[in-house]
Amino acid sequence: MAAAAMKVGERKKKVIIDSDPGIDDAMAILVALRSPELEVLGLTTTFGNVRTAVATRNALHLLETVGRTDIPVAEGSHVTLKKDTKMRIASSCHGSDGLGNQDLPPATLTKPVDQPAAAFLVEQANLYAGQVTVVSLGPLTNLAPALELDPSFPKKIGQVVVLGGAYSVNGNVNPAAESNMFGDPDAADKIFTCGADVLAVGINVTNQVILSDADREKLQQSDSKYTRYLCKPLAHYFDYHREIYFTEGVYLHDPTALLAAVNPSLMTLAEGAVRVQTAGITKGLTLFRSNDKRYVEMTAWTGMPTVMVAVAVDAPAVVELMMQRLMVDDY
Ligand SMILES: O=c1[nH]c(=O)c2ncn([C@@H]3O[C@H](CO)[C@@H](O)[C@H]3O)c2[nH]1
Repeated sequence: MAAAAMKVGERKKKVIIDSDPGIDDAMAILVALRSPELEVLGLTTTFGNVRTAVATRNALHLLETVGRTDIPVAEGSHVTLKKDTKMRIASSCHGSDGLGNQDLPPATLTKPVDQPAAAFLVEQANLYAGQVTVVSLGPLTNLAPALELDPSFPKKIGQVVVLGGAYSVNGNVNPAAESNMFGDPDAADKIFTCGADVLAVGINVTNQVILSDADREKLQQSDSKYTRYLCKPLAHYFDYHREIYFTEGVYLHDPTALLAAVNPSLMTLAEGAVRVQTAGITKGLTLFRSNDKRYVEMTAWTGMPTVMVAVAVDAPAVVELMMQRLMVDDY
C-alpha cells in the first residue's frame, strides 16, 4: 500500500516537527522534507535522545546539509514541565551527539529563531487555525506550556501525532515506560487529556516496523543526499539494536509516526482515553481505556477526552514508503 498521490490543487498538510534528533528523528525529518503531501512550517527541539541544545544544533545542521535553511528552528525547553534538570538522556542509543558519535560541526548559515518552541507552536496554531499538525517525536515538554500560553491551543491545533507510549506491551526504558513518556510524563498526561485531536503511535506498533540490513544496503547504494546523511548514524543504530535487542535491523519509531501524519490508513486505530502515570515504579506508563466496557465506578479516565491509538500497522508499506522517499534526491 502506498500513500495516495497528491492531486493537483490539493493542499499540503502543514506540519511542525517537535523532536530530539536523534537518529530516527533525523530519518523522520528527512522523510518529511521529501514528502510532497507535507509543508514543513518549522522544527522545534526538545530533550530526550540528547539535551535540547544538542537537538537544536543537530536540527540546524541537518537542514543546512540538505539545503533547507528556509525552515525555521525554534529551540524548546531545557527542563521538564516540572522544571527538573536531571532528565534521562538516551545517549547509549543515539551516541553522545545524537547522530552516532560523529561530532559534526555546527551549522554555519543559520541559528534558531528568537521565539521559544512553545511560543512558535502557539503562533503557528493561531496563524493557521485548525490546519497545523504537530508531529511530536520526543517528550511532550514543549506542547504542555502551549496550553498555558493559549488555552484555546487544543482547538486551534489541527492534530498532534505523538510518537510515544507502549500500549499493552513493555516499554523500552523499563517494563513500564516508553522513552518519550518517561522523559516527561506530566507533560504527556496533559496533552493526552487536553481535548486536542491526538493520534498516538506507540512502540507496540513501531517495534514491528523494522529496517533490515538488506534495506540499509539499498539505501546506501542509492547515494542520495538524504541517505548519505544517514549512513553513519544508521551504522551506530544497527550496532545498538544488535547489542540491546539482538536484532539485525532497527526499529523505525519516528519515521512511522511521521508517515502516520502523511497517511493514517497505514495504521489501524482504536479510540479511547489515555492516562500517563507520573510517578512511582510505573512512571511513564501509558494506559489506554478502550470504550468497549463501561466502568461502574469513577476512574481517572472517566469523562476524559478520547484520543486515537495505533494498534496495528502495515509495516512493509511503511518501510517501503520511507525508503522510496529517501532514495531519490529531489522531485
Ligand atoms: O530510551 C530509549 N531506548 C531505546 O531503546 C530507544 N530506541 C529508540 N529510542 C528513541 O525513543 C523513541 C522511541 O521510544 C524514539 O523517538 C527514539 O528516538 C529509544 N529510547
